[in-house]
Amino acid sequence: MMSGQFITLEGGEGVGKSTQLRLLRDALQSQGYRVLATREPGGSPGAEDLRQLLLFGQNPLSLRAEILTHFAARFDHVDQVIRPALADGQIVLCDRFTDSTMAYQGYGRAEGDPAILALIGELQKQLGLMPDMTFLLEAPREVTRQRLAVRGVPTDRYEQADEGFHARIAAGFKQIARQNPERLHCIATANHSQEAVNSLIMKEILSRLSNV
Ligand SMILES: Nc1ncnc2c1ncn2[C@@H]1O[C@H](COP(=O)(O)OP(=O)(O)O)[C@@H](O)[C@H]1O
Ligand SMILES: Cc1cn([C@H]2C[C@H](O)[C@@H](COP(=O)(O)OP(=O)(O)O)O2)c(=O)[nH]c1=O
Repeated sequence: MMSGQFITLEGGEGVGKSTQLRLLRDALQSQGYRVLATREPGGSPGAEDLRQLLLFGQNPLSLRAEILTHFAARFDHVDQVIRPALADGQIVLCDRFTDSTMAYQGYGRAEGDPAILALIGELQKQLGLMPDMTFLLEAPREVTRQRLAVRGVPTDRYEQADEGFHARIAAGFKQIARQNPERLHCIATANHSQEAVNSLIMKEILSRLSNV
């Protein structure tokens, strides 16, 4: 059976992941590809319930409980939605995946604690599915803060975190990119127009699709 391609978008809040996901879905569909666009935390009914808890729950979870809950949502999403779509030969585009847990929980909340990075690595190993390609969108924090101010969706737990947390996340993503140069493609110009960012990413995706 032909298997599809699993492509993820990563980066801090407001870099344009959801916008690019929509543009990529439309561009790939118009070229005849079958595409599933999804997101984390969430993407399956059960995982969307867990998203509510993670982003808007009244009571903060301990760090390890938070990591396990992100992975509980991810296992459900992978088992019920992502794997079946890949087995069916579809291109799966996902807004965030395990790199976000590494960046937010591993580098942001745990400040790179090796035991916590190892826990996330072990859970990812058990999950047994890595993206084929990941695009890391990067833009200056000033730009993304400005965008979030006008986006007008409710502010979640992570967006309310202090600037030190967001700086550790940005550095964490850079570290992940250095460690995974084959899989991660850095888009350092995510502050450029939506169309410019989209055509950069499309070029990379089409070049990979022509090689598989
Ligand atoms: N390249 C861009 N230039 C200007 N504004 C953008 C660009 N990409 C996205 N936006 C706007 O910035 C806000 C955040 O974008 P969004 O795609 O929701 O980011 P994310 O999913 O990474 O949080 C939205 O209001 C969106 O319309
Ligand atoms: C997938 C994932 C997301 N998150 C956080 C990052 C975001 O602040 C939040 C919600 O993600 P998302 O809906 O992508 O927010 P945004 O559009 O603002 O980027 O969840 C984690 O902390 N760990 C994870 O494993």
